[in-house]
Amino acid sequence: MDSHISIENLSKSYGEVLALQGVSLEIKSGELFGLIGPDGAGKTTLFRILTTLLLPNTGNVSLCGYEVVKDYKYIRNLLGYMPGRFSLYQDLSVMENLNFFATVFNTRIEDNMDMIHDIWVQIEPFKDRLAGKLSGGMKQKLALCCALIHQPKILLLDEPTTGVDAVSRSEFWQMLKGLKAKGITIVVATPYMDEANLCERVALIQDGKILQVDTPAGIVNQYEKDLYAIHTSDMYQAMLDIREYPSVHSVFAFGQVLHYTDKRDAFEVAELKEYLVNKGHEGVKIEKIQAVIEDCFMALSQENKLEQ
Ligand SMILES: Nc1ncnc2c1ncn2[C@@H]1O[C@H](COP(=O)(O)OP(=O)(O)OP(=O)(O)O)[C@@H](O)[C@H]1O
Repeated sequence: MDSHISIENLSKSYGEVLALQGVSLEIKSGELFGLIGPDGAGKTTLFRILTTLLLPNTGNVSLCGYEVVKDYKYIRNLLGYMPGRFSLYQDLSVMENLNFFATVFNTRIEDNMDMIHDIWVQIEPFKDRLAGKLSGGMKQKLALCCALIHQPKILLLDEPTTGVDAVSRSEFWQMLKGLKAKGITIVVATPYMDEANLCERVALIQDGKILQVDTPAGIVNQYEKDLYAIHTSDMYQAMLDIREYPSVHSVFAFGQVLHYTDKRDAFEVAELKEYLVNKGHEGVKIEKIQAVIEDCFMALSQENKLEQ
C-alpha cells in the first residue's frame, strides 16, 4: 500500500500564536523522515494535525491518499502515534498496556507479534511490571510496541528520545531502521540536530516554518560559508568580545568551542587571533572546520529571522 504523506500550505494558529505558517512537505512511502527543530518550532502541532486530533486553519493534508479532515476515521487505523509525553497507563503492567492498545484497535497481540517481536523480546522479561516503574528506555520501547500493535502503515514519533540515555537512544534508532525495513513510513520529530544524520531526509523547522528539506548530506553540502572553531581560556568572554568584532557574521557556542563565520571572503585567521589576544585571551586556537547540521540550522534560522 502506498503510504506517502502530502502536506500542502498548512497553517495553524492558537490565538495570536502562529504555530504553523504555510508548511508544505512530501514524505515518501517507506521513508525514515526527520522533523528537526527546537522547542516551540511547531512539531507537535503538525503531528496533532497529521493524527487527526487537531483541525488546521488552512491547507490540505493527506496520508496514504486519504484526507485528514474528511477521512479521519479511516486514517486513525493507518497510523501509529507515539506522543511526546509518556502516553501509557502507568498503573497497568507492561502486558496490560499492550493488551489494551490491541483491544482498542480490535486486534490481538498474537496476531501482530511479527511486527513487534524484535522490540518485544527486550521488554518481555518485565511484562508484569507496572509501566510507571520502568526505566526511560524501557518505557519508550513499550510505547513503541503499543503504537505498532495494529500494524500501522505510518508511524509518527514525537520526540521519542527526549530524556532517554545515550545507549537507549542509539538502540531506539536501530529499532526504527528495523521497522523501516518492514516498509513502514516513519516520521520522527526531534530537537536533537545530531539525530538528523540517522534519517534519510529531514525538514528543518523553526517558528512554524520549514527552513529546508533535503538529505542530511544535501543540507550540509549547501552550507556556503567558511566555518571556524575557536577555543580560548575564557569562552564566555570570547563570545562577548567576538560579537563586537567588526566583521563577525555569526558566532555561537558549540560544545567546548565557538563556531564562527566572517562577513568577508578574504578572512584572515591571524587578524581575529590578534584581536582576541589584545583583549587578554590566552591559549587562542582557531581552525577551519566542516559544517554539521546544527551550523546549517543556525545559518538558516538567522536568515529566517532577518526576513521576518
Ligand atoms: N494549546 C496551545 N495554546 C496556545 N499556544 C500553543 C498551544 N500549543 C502550542 N502552542 C504554541 O504553538 C507553538 C508551537 O508549539 P508546538 O508544541 O507545536 O511546538 P514543538 O516544536 O512541538 O515544541 P515542544 O517540543 O516545546 O512542544 C509554540 O509557540 C507553542 O507555545
